[in-house]
Amino acid sequence: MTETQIPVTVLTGYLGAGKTTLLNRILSENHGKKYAVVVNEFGEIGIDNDLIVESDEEIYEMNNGCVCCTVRGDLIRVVEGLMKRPGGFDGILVETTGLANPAPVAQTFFMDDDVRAKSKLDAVVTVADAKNLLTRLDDAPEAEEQIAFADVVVLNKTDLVSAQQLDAVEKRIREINPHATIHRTERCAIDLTKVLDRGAFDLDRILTLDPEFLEADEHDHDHDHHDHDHDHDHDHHHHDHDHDHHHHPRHDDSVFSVSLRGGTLDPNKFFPWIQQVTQVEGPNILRLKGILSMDRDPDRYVLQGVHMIVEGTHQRPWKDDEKRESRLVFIGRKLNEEALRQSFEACLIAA
Ligand SMILES: Nc1nc2c(ncn2[C@@H]2O[C@H](COP(=O)(O)OP(=O)(O)OP(=O)(O)O)[C@@H](O)[C@H]2O)c(=O)[nH]1
Repeated sequence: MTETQIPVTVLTGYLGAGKTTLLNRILSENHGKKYAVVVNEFGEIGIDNDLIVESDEEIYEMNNGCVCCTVRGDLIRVVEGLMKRPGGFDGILVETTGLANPAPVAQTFFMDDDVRAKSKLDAVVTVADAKNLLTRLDDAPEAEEQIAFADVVVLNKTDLVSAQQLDAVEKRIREINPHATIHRTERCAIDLTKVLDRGAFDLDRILTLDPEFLEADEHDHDHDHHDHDHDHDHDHHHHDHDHDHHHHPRHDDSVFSVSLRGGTLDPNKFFPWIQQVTQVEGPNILRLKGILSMDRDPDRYVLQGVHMIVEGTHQRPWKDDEKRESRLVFIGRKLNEEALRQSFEACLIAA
């Protein structure tokens, strides 16, 4: 342990739980610290980056679907790059995709010698959606892993449930994870000292949960298709970060994304359409995000949805040198891509 180890907070939670909301609070609050942010998103069109508040912080995007393999290599490269930056950072925040199992991300900070020497995992913070968590725990293995791995649980969206429902959700979280600190929040309003610099990550507890957490080397599945060490001339032994799928084989393959892209939309067609889609397809739409160009509207319109709940805001004016276009991503199950695409395109104004 050296004094220069940078604390790393892994921010996890299922799709739409409120991770970006919490991240934006961290980046907006005047705490006098400098954080580097690493975001990893699911889906082909990079939207999450555009939803993070503009700030002085540096944001690194890793655009990969599956955390099992690629992301760990990417994460090591990004973190190694950050360590070399003059001036340094007070902390690193890693926001995982809502579909991520946090274990491989957390393992990164133990597996790579360089990363381990210069950083320490401070806490796994899991944001939970009070309205949807119980259903997710039943149908999405990742949701349970995220709760089980948490050092801190931010039980968010308390405004959407009754006091009894909230107690029931908290009880279920406790059953899965008796050790985590639980904070109830609305829009992730929380004193950031309860989330950052906690020194809460407890390796012993994780080893009880997952005895193989530190043993990636033992089981070489030999599919290291991403050789992320090739551009570093390390002469010490290094671990292969890519092969330990066996730790967490449960991965929900039924979830996929549909990305739509087009020009400017006619709001009189688009809003009734999206309302209809979310009402009819709501149970299958785990998450919906869009950055949209609306006809006769100078602002970028941001659309956010979780199941049937959809919110829209005017974000900021389109810049002169910015291409006005609409990007919309659905993440869910059993989505009919072709039908969505055609009906979306029917809402575009004639070019
Ligand atoms: N009603 C209500 N809505 C919330 C609350 N917190 C966040 N939201 C909304 O929930 C939606 C998802 O929030 P995000 O912070 O983007 O969630 P996320 O976990 O980053 O989502 P992904 O990155 O897609 O997994 C947005 O529309 C938020 O405005 C809350 O406490 N109450």
